[in-house]
Amino acid sequence: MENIIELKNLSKDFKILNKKSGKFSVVKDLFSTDYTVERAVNQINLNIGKGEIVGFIGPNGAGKSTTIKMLTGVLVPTEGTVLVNGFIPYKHRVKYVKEIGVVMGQRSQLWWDLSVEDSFKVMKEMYELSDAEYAENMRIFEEELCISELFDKSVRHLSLGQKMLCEIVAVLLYNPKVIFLDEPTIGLDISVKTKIRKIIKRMNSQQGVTVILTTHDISDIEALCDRVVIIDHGTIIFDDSMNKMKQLVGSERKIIEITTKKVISDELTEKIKGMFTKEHLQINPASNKRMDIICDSGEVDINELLLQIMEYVGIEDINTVGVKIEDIVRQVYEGNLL
Ligand SMILES: Nc1ncnc2c1ncn2[C@@H]1O[C@H](COP(=O)(O)OP(=O)(O)OP(=O)(O)O)[C@@H](O)[C@H]1O
Repeated sequence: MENIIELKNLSKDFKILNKKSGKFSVVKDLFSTDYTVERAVNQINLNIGKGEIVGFIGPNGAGKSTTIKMLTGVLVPTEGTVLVNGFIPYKHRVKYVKEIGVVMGQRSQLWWDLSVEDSFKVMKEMYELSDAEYAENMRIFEEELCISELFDKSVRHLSLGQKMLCEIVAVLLYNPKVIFLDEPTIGLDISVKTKIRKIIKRMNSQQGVTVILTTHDISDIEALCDRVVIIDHGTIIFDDSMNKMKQLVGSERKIIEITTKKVISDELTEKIKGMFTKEHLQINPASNKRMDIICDSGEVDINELLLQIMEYVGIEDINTVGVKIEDIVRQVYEGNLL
């Protein structure tokens, strides 16, 4: 497979000013050369093939946004090289923007005062799309998303989900070679999430668009990605198939956050741990009345587990969540996959 993205020894440092205190500190800071250098991305090597859908994940502060900003030409690398579809993003910005689509939570491509349809028409002109190309893509968006229902609405009156659908349509519309999606489904209900995933899949298989997806929602990754790259402290710690990550995470892995009535004793923790084998159950004390149980629901009898906890310390509150990125990262470090 031909590469569309090539990163070689890519690094980015940020200089952080050590602020002075006391009299005239603001003026002193203006002329200060007293900086600490923080390395946000450290010697990344990564090749991504044309048409891949890659999940790019990591805990907060891991270096995802910094990498994406170098890939999209917003930041200049401190060291190393970045090449996307033959372009050096920060050097060839004018030509390069037509090659890529970027959907970031905070940034909008759309015009708040225009209707949805007019916004799309502006995009068509800006990206010099032919009438035929525009019509063909609109046909697909209509088939998958019934997008015409939103045409007359003004962008400022769209719901969060409708707005995200339109943002994604706005970038897919001009047939970019690569799209970068940052948390595209955050805060959205399952029906909108499903639509977003469907349109990304379809444009990937039909138009061959390469997709780089950054998210904290593992179900997005599971639904869309064949490959997962995990970054932590600026370094790539995992780059493998979705199947390999599933082995790591467990196919039916759940996190149960429990707040107990009484303090959780070490004795209780040990007792519960002893009920199941180590690889199917992990208990992380979050405080003396909170514990997170990470278990494989196919292997662990959750009813039995909860009954034991209820009997010993009572249950005040319970919350079940999907696996967190931090948990996956820990599994990588614990060597469960290496
Ligand atoms: N403009 C900046 N100036 C100084 N430090 C920065 C800047 N941008 C990012 N950093 C630092 O670089 C590191 C990586 O940040 P980055 O935003 O890339 O992480 P992230 O993986 O995208 O995190 P999140 O999931 O929280 O968005 C962090 O330690 C962050 O504080």
